[in-house]
Amino acid sequence: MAYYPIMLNIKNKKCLVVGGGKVALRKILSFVEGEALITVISPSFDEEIIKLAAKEKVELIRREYQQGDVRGFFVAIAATDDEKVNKLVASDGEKYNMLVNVVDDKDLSSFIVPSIVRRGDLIISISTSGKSPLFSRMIKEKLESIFNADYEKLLQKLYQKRIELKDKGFTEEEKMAIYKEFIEKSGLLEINGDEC
Ligand SMILES: C[C@@]1(CC(=O)O)C2=NC(=C\c3[nH]c(c(CCC(=O)O)c3CC(=O)O)Cc3[nH]c(c(CC(=O)O)c3CCC(=O)O)/C=C3\N/C(=C\2)[C@@H](CCC(=O)O)[C@]3(C)CC(=O)O)/[C@H]1CCC(=O)O
Ligand SMILES: NC(=O)c1ccc[n+]([C@@H]2O[C@H](COP(=O)([O-])OP(=O)(O)OC[C@H]3O[C@@H](n4cnc5c(N)ncnc54)[C@H](O)[C@@H]3O)[C@@H](O)[C@H]2O)c1
Repeated sequence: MAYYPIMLNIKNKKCLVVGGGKVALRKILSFVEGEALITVISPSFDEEIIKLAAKEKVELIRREYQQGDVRGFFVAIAATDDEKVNKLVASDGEKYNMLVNVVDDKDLSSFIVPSIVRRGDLIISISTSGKSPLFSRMIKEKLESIFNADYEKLLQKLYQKRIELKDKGFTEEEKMAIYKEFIEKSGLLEINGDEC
């Protein structure tokens, strides 16, 4: 089975995280970046989560997960340290046809989360299809040292160019040549003198 990679728009969508520990925090932070409406259900919360909830759209419900809690959410992440609870969230998700990520079981997950290098609107996403999250993180760290803020700036310029050239009567080929020249001139895709 090969995963189908997508970019989800979760802005103002109800997203649930079950569990209030370290892994939950990481997943909540990525929901915050996506400007989701976040609910977290857990009998206890790490200090960082409590701080985050005070300034972001994060609702904390201090109790154990109950069967059916996933109803009404767009996506849910089961991030508890209790395998049975994570399994219950997964089976609830299946029942209600939802997207569910289970942090300790990729086979019960309808999606898994990649490692990300984010430079503004430029997102480089790395996944090992669940085989080695550590390897994902280490590849991310290597890419972070290559893809600096200049790439974000170039992307903004390319976007401006696309808007500028829209409906100006250029053919697709002409527009592609202009964009390519722009990118080549920046030198940002040259590695050891060769263009990649
Ligand atoms: C990318 C990242 C995104 C994120 O979590 O936001 C992410 N894991 C990260 C880090 C990380 N996770 C783990 C370690 C310890 C070293 C190691 O085990 O390798 C490290 C390294 C670290 O902490 O630095 C342990 C671990 N992870 C999973 C299991 C369960 C299992 O494999 O069954 C266990 C064992 C738990 C245990 O033993 O108890 C499962 C998953 N972790 C995934 C994502 C999905 C597959 C991603 C892919 O395809 O590569 C998947 C399948 C589900 C999911 O979570 O979506 C994030 C990088 C953040 C960054 O970029 O810095
Ligand atoms: N996917 C990943 O990237 C990754 C990385 C490391 C660990 N893990 C897995 O994630 C699990 C969680 O790790 P952690 O470091 O966040 O653990 P943690 O101990 O910091 O947090 C566990 C949380 O689950 C909550 N919880 C327990 N029972 C609950 C219930 N019935 N309902 C709701 N919440 C409940 C606890 O209150 C606590 O907040 C680990 O068991 C491990 O298997 C996954």
